[in-house]
Amino acid sequence: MMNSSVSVAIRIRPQNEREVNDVCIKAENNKTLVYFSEELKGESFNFDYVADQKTSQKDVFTQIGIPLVETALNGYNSTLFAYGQTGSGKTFTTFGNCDVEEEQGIIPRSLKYLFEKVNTQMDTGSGIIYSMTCSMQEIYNEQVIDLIDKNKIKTELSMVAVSGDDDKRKRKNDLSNEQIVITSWEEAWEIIQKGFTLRHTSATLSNDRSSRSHCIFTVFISKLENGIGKKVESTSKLTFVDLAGSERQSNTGAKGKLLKEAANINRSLVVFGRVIHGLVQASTGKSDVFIPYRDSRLTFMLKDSLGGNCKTVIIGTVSPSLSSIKETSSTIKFCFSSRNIQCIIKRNAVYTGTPDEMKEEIERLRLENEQLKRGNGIIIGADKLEKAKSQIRHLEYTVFAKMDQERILRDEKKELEEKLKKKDDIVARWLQNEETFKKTVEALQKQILGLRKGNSKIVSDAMKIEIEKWKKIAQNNAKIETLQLENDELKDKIEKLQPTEDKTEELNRIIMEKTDEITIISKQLREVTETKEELIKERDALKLDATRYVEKEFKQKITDLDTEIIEYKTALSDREKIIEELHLEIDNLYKDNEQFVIYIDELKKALDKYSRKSVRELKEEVCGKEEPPK
Ligand SMILES: Nc1ncnc2c1ncn2[C@@H]1O[C@H](COP(=O)(O)OP(=O)(O)OP(=O)(O)O)[C@@H](O)[C@H]1O
Repeated sequence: MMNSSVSVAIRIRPQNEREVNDVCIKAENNKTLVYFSEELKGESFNFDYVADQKTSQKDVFTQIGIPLVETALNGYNSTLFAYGQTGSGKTFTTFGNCDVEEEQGIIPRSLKYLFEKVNTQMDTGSGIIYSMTCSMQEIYNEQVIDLIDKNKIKTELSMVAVSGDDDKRKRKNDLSNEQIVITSWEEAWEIIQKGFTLRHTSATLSNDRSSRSHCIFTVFISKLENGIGKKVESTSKLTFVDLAGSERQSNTGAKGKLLKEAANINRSLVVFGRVIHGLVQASTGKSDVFIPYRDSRLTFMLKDSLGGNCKTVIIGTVSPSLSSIKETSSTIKFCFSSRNIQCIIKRNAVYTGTPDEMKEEIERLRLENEQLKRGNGIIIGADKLEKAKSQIRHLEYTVFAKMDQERILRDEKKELEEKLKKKDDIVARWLQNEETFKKTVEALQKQILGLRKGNSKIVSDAMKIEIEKWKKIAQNNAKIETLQLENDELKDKIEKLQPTEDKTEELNRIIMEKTDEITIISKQLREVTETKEELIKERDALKLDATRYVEKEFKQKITDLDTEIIEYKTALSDREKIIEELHLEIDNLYKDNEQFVIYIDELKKALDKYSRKSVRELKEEVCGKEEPPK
């Protein structure tokens, strides 16, 4: 058994595109964060661990996940809570992005680590055997929904009265949900992914995929250590809680279903806050502190993880932006105060062996103890000393556990006593009512008897008493008088409105007149309807004529157009013929032209020839050779 305070970490997420670049907090180192906004400038807070915008998922796991898994493997219960405003990174930190390895969150990494350790221990032949199961649930609108078996909706958790055995109740709560055996981290991860798709989420103004429920994933670890002559069986739980985010309606724009979800989320977070506050008070030594575990499903289910037998870690996720300073500082304050919670945690182990072996072991321990007390300084091996120490711790454990149990039982007894007192009050009131009722029944029976016997005296006496009683009340009560006056006035008015005989006749006459009028109007209406029908018929006939006429015209036009087209075609072919003839003529002209050119050339040549001849030759040519004179 050991004292353990709640470990608290803060993770500052990077800014998103919706936020302007005005930051209000920063991590000074990996244990301190500091404000540098106007109002809170310089204020700083220390935590067990502070991760900033640049811290990787792996580093967060190393700081938070590994110690949690180690604690669970050593037989102690351990729980991680992710707490913070909506959109601040709780789901990213716990589950992360399944598809990208670097973005996987604490849960998948812890499962990998857990199975690696377990397999190594079992493979080395140490005689240690592990078996593991897991469960996954969500609390949505105060309903517990099993994410492993969607059809199971648990509106009522087994809030059974406890008969002194706290462990029995714990087991009952655990077993009331589906647990699946897991033999590898891949199997566990598949279950998570399936459960994750069933979880209630919605898009809001501040987060595209906002969780609308608290999600609880638990690994139940059973460990059997087979030593010589004795066995140690231990069981522990490793729980991860991704809380739904607190939100302000003005920021998320929630309406309708979203608003109802937000109201339930905020309500259960308020109870969560009150439980933490109560635990802080109790840890500072204040007695008689009431812890309201039963005020919400979340705190009731996780009672063990909050101030019970559990190593608890809270990681508060925050946005660094100035626009979220209110939510961020509320998360920081909440987390800071949670650091004061003290829990007593014990190893859930049972030692078994034959009675003789156990007796022997106790005797040996007793002797060792005595010698140590006497300071005999006997030399024993370091391993034996360690063993003895752990046995002593175990004994101390049992005592504290008993005290713890006693405290819980005392609380429960007190609660039951209060309930009993309330029930007593109700019974007393009923008894009183019963008395009055009996008296009334008796009086009525007397009246009935009186009536049966014709003894009106008893009845009238009873009536007189009743009238007197009311008179007294009326005298003492001015309001009743006013009401009586109003009543009388109303009665007058109603009387005045009663139809006299004359009025009845007048009314009958008016009714007759109106009936006649109605008959005339009905007739007119019928006529109008008939005329309307005729007109509709005429209109339809005209429409038909018009259609036919248009059709005929249309057909004629088409025929005319066809004729025109034929004429055009004929004219076109005529033209084509003419064009062809013209082409022929042109060709002939070209040919003539060519002939003409040749002829001109010849003429030219002849001309040249002629121009070179002498006049005499020309004369001879033209006139013939002159005969010499005889
Ligand atoms: N440390 C981080 N690094 C990178 N991205 C982050 C980090 N923290 C959160 N985010 C991103 O911010 C967005 C909101 O984160 P997440 O859904 O985890 O918020 P939440 O606190 O679970 O919100 P809600 O309460 O509405 O479910 C997501 O897109 C997530 O990927």
